[in-house]
Amino acid sequence: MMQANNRHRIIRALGAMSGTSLDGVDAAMVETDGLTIHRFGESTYRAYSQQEQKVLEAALGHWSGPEAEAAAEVIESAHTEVLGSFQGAELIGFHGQTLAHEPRGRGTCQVGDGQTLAESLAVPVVWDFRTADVELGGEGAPLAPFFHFACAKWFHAKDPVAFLNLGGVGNLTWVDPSKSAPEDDGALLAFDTGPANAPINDLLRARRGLNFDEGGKVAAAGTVATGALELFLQEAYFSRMPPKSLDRNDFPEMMDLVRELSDEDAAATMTAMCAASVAQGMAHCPTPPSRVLVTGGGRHNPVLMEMLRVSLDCPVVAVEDVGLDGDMLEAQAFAYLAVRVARGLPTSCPATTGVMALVGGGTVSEPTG
Ligand SMILES: Nc1ncnc2c1ncn2[C@@H]1O[C@H](COP(=O)(O)OP(=O)(O)OP(=O)(O)O)[C@@H](O)[C@H]1O
Ligand SMILES: CC(=O)N[C@H]1[C@@H]2OC[C@@H](O2)[C@@H](O)[C@@H]1O[C@H](C)C(=O)O
Repeated sequence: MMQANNRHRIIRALGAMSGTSLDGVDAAMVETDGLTIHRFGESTYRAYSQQEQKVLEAALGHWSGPEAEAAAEVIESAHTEVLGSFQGAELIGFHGQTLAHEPRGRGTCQVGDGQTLAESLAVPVVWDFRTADVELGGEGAPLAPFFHFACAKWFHAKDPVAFLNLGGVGNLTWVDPSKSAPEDDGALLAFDTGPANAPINDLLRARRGLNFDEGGKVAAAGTVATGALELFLQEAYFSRMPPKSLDRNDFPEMMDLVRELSDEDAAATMTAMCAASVAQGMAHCPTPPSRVLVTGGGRHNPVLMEMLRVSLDCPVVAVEDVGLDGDMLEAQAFAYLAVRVARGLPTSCPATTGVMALVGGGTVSEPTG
């Protein structure tokens, strides 16, 4: 059993994330007491096979039933394989795969059973991070902000900074590092900015059989269709006040807006849609951040990064600039959050998810064997 009251012991936690891009599992070790990041450890990535990806894709939007069950099996076996390759983990933070997310409707659904993983890996597993937040009136996402706060402390940020994650969906966390705890008034503000890489991937898969726009090459050869971009920005989501969150496929009309365009112009326009939704979202920050630290796969896309630099009023850099690993930040976040859950510390607050009170979301499953 974890020693729940021993607040200062550093725990070696292993986190795993399977994101909305459906490309694979990221896994990373973090040593932490649930407050301070003591050390970042080893990390790895396991790509899904084409067959696994098909099963996951077919399950999107399913809350239960055979598609969701097949996806859960893929998630559990891929995670058992990748997490079993680490030595010395005392606790696992397992996000699972989001299949559907409707915080103001049916709730939120991540598949993959934490108890099954606890048995197969013989390590306690924290999972189902989002349900408690949604049940208390929250968005259930984003959950990385409490970890972003710890990261800002870790690299000794002095002024407010923003973390911008560009995965399948984009999310932004504004952090005031002068506050002592993430739940303090004014320490954080977070929300999903809009679609990020997922629609670009879907476009290029459908039109060219590519998994993604590597290096932004297709977009670089195109021209942004400003009419389509303006129509897209009229979506009600962008004028909603944060906290707010999205499901992967919440903007199906994006594909219609670019249907008549060439592949290059469509990719350029979708890339611009991602950047413009971030720019629109920045207006919600309590003060302009001293810089935007970009994490997630989108930071590898120079066209997207350049569009952000042109449209934001502050420096835009990859999180590597402050010594963090932008390919692993989400996996590290779930390692960190697992320790917080095990220690009874909150993982979200009204400013990050709109939840009514501080909540420590997550179920702890102990191995029984
Ligand atoms: N070299 C690259 N050039 C362009 N785009 C890239 C590159 N590398 C990664 N990407 C984009 O980043 C995506 C993966 O990002 P990431 O791993 O952050 O997503 P995720 O974790 O699945 O998503 P989320 O944060 O929404 O859960 C890829 O699907 C691709 O679209
Ligand atoms: C419901 C869900 O899985 N949301 C993801 C998704 O991917 C990016 C964005 O949308 C973010 O809100 C969240 O993931 C990150 C890890 C988070 O909770 O912070």
